Amino acid sequence: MILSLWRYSHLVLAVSSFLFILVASLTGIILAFEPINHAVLDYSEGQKNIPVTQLIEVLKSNYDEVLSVAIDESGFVKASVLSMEGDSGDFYINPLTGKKVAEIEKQAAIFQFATSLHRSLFLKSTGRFFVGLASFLLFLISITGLVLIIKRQQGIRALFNRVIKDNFYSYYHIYLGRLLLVPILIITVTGVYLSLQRFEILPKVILSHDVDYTSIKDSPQRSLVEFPALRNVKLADLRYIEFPFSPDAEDPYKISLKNKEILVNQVTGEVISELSYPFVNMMSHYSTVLHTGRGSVIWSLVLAAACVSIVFFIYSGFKMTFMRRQGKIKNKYKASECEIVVLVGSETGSTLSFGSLFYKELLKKDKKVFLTQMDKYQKFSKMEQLVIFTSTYGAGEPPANASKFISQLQKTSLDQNFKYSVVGFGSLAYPSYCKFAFDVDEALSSCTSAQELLKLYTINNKSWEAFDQWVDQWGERLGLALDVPRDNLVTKPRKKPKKFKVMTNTKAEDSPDGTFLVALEPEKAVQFKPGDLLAIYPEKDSHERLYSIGKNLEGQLLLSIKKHEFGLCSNYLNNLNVGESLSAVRVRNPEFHLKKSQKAIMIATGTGIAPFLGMMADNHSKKDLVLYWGGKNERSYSLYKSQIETALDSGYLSTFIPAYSRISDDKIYVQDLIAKDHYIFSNALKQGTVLMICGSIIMQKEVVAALQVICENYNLNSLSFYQKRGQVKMDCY
Ligand SMILES: Cc1cc2nc3c(=O)[nH]c(=O)nc-3n(C[C@H](O)[C@H](O)[C@H](O)COP(=O)(O)O)c2cc1C
Repeated sequence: MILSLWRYSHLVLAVSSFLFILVASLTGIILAFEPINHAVLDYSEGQKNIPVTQLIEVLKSNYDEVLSVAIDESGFVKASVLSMEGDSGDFYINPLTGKKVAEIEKQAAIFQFATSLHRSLFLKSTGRFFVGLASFLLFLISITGLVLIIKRQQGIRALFNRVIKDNFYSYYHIYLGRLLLVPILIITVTGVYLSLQRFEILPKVILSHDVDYTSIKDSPQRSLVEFPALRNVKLADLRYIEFPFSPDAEDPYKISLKNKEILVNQVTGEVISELSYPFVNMMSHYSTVLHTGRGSVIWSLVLAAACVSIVFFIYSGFKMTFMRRQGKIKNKYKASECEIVVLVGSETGSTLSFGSLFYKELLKKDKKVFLTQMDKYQKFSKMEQLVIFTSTYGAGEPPANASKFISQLQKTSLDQNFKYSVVGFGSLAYPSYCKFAFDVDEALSSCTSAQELLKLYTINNKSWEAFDQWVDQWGERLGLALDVPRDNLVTKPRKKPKKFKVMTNTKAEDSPDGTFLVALEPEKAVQFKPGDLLAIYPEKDSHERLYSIGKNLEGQLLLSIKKHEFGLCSNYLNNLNVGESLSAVRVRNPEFHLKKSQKAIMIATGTGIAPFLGMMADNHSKKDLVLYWGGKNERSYSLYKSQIETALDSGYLSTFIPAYSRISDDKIYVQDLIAKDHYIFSNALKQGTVLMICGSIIMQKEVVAALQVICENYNLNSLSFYQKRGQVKMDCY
């Protein structure tokens, strides 16, 4: 609820100001190049450290009259001089020779245009007001954004921890927001300050020296280099000098330094008056420098990057909002008519996509089904089956549209009995995995009219395979054959399929448990890494099937497949002969890649071994790789035996530890081996070794439970900690 409030404020602020902010950012990008353009001219010849006295001398000897010099933020010296014979007027000089080096350039038309648009939108005072207001709103947007990031990262201390990748837009919205927060805050605060100054809301302080002219002395006469006030002043400390009009001692040098202004007697060199700049003047100077980037190429580039990122925040922010709101629910039947009610608790909309697929499949089977948000729970008078899909947020909190569900459920009494099934969507990267689904399940279990149909089921990282398995189980209980198409969840269209030629196919018939290996070579160059996926389309217009990509010792792409009696794709692959081709798309899966330098313990069952065969084949540096593999018996192992033995012999694999579940009464599973080797696993976690898990969802749940016990027993961080930092990687189906 509180999270929603912050998110709502962030959104409302963004919606109300995005047009102004967009214009300011786009013009800001252009204007950031003005100081860079200026700085590259380098009229100062790099002479920022010459003494000021030298500059004054050189100017006096070159010109008949010197009115003033000013040092700009890039350290270039602008002089205002008169000369009977040579150059007169205002121009840049070389501080070493005093000679003119360039005219003071006019602002280029593009920068003039961008400045006016940036400052006032060509609307004079009204425009300036809106730009100032937009700066302030951007400041508030940044603060609400920071709170949202802190909440998402679960605490201020975790602010700079790895961001868990949910989707492209939210990941980079957070990643860049965190990276550029300080520059953006500086832009907004200085922008607001400059606006307040322009509207004269801040006090304007004009320095006024109080000089007692009667006490000014004209002796002893000193040469410039002996002036005590100027002895150690360098060009880099100077802002401007106003030269005396006459040679009289009463007419002093007015010298502005970084933090003060002094009047210096031109004859004796004594300081007649000294005034420090008040805070507002200093603020005004630094606001201008920080807001415009003048004088620093690096800061200008940071400002440009911040402006580009603001444009990206606007785009990604709206994209995320639309994604959240996309899933408008349109029901075919009224709530009061339906026997099946599907309730969805979803924050960013992905759980709703699963719910909609399930809902559509039930409609296809002529079921009267009603789909709605969890908070809309009511007296469903005909409900026989209640299905709840819900995600979890924060430290186990409900998603935005489910916060009232449990109280609503407790308040609403139904006249009929009904059966319920709860599916939790969550991520093992969070310590309170699917916590809200557990809360919902508990609330339902204490409801007298509700009976459990299926045990609470959890789905990690939106795994479609896990969802598909649950749909099968649920359908089976109701005597329905449900087939939910995965493709409808793939928002990004896949690339055009490419042709892959079959190099070998071991065929299921020749294998003891119907598992076979297919080696493929792309007909045109396709880059692939073990751990990537191959999307295969067994028939024209059929749904895609994804397989984990491995590699054999010949460097060919290797798939390990289990043949299912009625499996369209596994039968299609099994029937392919050497020399034939298939169409497929390589799908990148960087979350399941192993870096060249990383040591790993790889855990797999059955065909889940495929990516690990590839990682072994790629292990040319012979780093430490250990493989735990679960199969039925040694005959199941025979399929992989030659590749594993070669890898062991050549040092590409350090250790192979099999777990056979069907050889004796002692059924051994990989999770048993993990529990037995607890010491090895706790050391691996402590030392940064990567743990990779690939295989069935059932195995994943057992392995995760075994690892969690090890983390607890050895007082390590929670497993989610290691998952969050990419040390525990899973690809299960
Ligand atoms: C900020 C944030 C916090 C999360 N907190 C949890 C959590 O505490 N427990 C959990 O199991 N999953 C957590 N998740 C993962 C989501 O529940 C999961 O990605 C879910 O599939 C999202 O579904 P939705 O898009 O329908 O909201 C969190 C995700 C995010 C972005």
